[in-house]
Amino acid sequence: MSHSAASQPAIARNSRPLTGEVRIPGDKSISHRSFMFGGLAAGETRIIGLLEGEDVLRTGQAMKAMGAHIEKKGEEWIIRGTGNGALLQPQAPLDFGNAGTGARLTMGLVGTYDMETTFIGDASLQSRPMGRVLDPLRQMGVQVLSAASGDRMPLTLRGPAHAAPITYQVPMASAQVKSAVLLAALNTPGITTVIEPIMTRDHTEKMLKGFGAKIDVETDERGVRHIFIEGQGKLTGQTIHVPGDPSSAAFPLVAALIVPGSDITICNVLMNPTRTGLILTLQEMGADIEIFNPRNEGGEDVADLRVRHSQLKGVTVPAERAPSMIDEYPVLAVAASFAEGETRMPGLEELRVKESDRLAAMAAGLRQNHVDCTEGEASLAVRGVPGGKGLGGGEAVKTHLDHRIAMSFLVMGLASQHPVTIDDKAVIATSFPEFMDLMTGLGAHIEAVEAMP
Ligand SMILES: O=C(O)C1=C[C@@H](OP(=O)(O)O)[C@@H](O)[C@H](O)C1
Ligand SMILES: C=C(OP(=O)(O)O)C(=O)O
Repeated sequence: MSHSAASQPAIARNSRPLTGEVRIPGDKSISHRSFMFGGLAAGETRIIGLLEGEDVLRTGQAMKAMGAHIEKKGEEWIIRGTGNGALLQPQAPLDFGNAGTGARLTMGLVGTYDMETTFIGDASLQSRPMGRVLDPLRQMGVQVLSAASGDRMPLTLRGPAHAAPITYQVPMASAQVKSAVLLAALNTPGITTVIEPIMTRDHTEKMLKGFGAKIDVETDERGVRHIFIEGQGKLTGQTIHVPGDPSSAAFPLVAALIVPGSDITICNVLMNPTRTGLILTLQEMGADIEIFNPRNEGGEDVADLRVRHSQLKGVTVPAERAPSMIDEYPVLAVAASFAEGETRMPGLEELRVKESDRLAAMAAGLRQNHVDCTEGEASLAVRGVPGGKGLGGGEAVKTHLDHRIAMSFLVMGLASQHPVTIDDKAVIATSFPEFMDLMTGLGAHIEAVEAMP
């Protein structure tokens, strides 16, 4: 769906204690990869618990356009893939909507094919840098036939007859860039090496191994990861149980911490250590989060969380923790707005190139709602108001086609003295279509409001 249609404002009001138990929808990163790897592998892949958010469904459509059979039967998604190396040239541009992950990983996946592929997306996606993926692809022999200025979408790729394996050190902490090179390597003869100085989410490595790819990871004495992948091997369909998305769990989690009297349970949360930075940070801030029922499901650690309202205090979040909580900073800034003292968040340069410039969007929305904060080049500092007295009541927050900005400010309104309004809730469906129902089910006072003039 495009978000150019009339915007759908929403308002969140000071709420009674949040209570109850919720199950979090599937992880977005793992869901994208399930469609991609299932669509590529030979034989049948079954996916249980897929996130049916707009971003992920776009990836499914792209894989269909390149020859994969994908259908939903009951609660399961069943895929019959093309076999590695056998994707077909799509007949029309691939439209990735709002999804950076879908677009960037698919550029890697198809870039090394001897065919033309065009990538389009919404205004947010078109503003995001793609050079970070195109640069290594060019080294492998991929031509960028056309691109908007600054290597942006819309863009068209043409792969070489035979791609060249490379050794590539990822220049920024980005799982999308790492993954794009690994996926390009699948259709490249020989061994491609990706060097990752700062570890990011490792779903691509883990899942590709599960599908039968020849992939090895060595971590050197400095903690630098060297990932070796041999191309043109066989991938075989798998059964995948998608765990709940910790980046979505973050919203009810922070809501329960800031709304007095709350006591909720969040079930089925992925606990992969490359994704749990927010939980650790909130615990350091004094959050009462009990992690129970730990288990391993389909190769990933999963647990349930009991969360109770807590008086938070400000902390400094180590910059090196950023990759393990990169999408959670907006909602952490909301938690910090209710903490005693200052919360300092350095190392946030990547936030400037997400669905929106999240540093600028958060700082603007916080100020509008009377939170004292400082936006640095790559940092944010928030000085909180325990109890939320005087917070909220500003003009509608501009969400800039960014689902996480939208959900973060709705969470803020649940505990601030005055209501918080956002200009458009439609974008939430990109990652968490169940958000409004799930939150109101816990007792959150959130509702749509008449379209603004
Ligand atoms: O690989 C992934 O699934 C993702 C990687 C991260 O992006 P970057 O690689 O740009 O940090 C994250 O922000 C995004 O939501 C999902
Ligand atoms: C950054 C995000 O996603 P993407 O890059 O896939 O658009 C996100 O979901 O917060």
